[in-house]
Amino acid sequence: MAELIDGRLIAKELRAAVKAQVEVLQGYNVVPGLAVILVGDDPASEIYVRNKGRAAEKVGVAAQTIRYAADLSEAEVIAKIAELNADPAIDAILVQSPLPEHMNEQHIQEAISPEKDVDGFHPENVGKLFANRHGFFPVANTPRGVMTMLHHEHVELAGKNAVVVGRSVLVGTPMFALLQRENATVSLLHKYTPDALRHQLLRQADIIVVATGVPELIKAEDVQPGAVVIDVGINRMEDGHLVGDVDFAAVEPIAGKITPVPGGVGPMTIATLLETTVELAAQHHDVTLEAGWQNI
Ligand SMILES: Nc1nc2c(c(=O)[nH]1)N[C@@H](CN(C=O)c1ccc(C(=O)N[C@@H](CCC(=O)O)C(=O)O)cc1)CN2
Ligand SMILES: [Mg+2]
Repeated sequence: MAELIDGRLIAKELRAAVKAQVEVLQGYNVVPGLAVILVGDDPASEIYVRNKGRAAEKVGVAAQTIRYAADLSEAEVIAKIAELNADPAIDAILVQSPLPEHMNEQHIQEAISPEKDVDGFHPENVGKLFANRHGFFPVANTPRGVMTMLHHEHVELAGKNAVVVGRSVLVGTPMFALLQRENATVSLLHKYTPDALRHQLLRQADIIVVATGVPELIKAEDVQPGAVVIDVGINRMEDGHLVGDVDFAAVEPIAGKITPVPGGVGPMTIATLLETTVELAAQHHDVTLEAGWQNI
């Protein structure tokens, strides 16, 4: 039976470490400011945005949520972003994804100043990640949260065989970069990877990270005994219950460690968002902080 990686617990520890960082910043009269933009009325996004605001307030980050109707023009969102880019009280800006169909996600990502790009989606920050730049720059919070989980669980990465399934800008692509940066050998699989090759590569993996949006794609026969399995998928089924991209009941007896859904990677996304917000604020005010995740 696998050891369960408890994302709720690790996220709680991370939030406490971030709160301590906020207290350090308060000593310099710095209050980190986060602006969250939500366009439209997607019910899941509404919950995530509300939870971001609440979590921010709890650790002492000043959060403002800006809500717009789904028919807002792309130019209007970009004008608001320009205003926030120029606002010294705002350290971090994010636009909740997904956006309505008529908006181009890339235009929005590029409008956010790279210095306030708390999601790490701006091409300048993505470029730094792939150029293996040192020092702080924002990285997408879900894959960064996965790295925190792996560190917290003392999962060895150097020399290990890691397989990432899914190549989104939000998760899979930055996950690939983060794992290789820590000296894992990484394969990035996607929907054009033939099934037979996917099964073959997965069966050799020491670490599996899945972010595809395909419910229960990963089966028992895909996992070698003792592998670490990280499930980023959150799929809401017709009866309302959530399942991941991993067939948890089948894989859990085989894996060495596994994340559940819910209560795995999901809670880490918001805790890591707070961590990145505080790091941006510290950078804007030339304050050096100890890394939050190193204190958990
Ligand atoms: N601009 C962004 N948009 C989106 C991001 C992001 O990082 N930046 N990530 C996701 C949504 N997301 C945060 O925004 C998020 C997803 C899931 C959770 C979470 O805590 N999930 C719970 C289950 C909650 C539920 O019932 O649905 C869990 O897994 O335990 C938090 C944040 C897409 N958009
Ligand atoms: Mg401030």
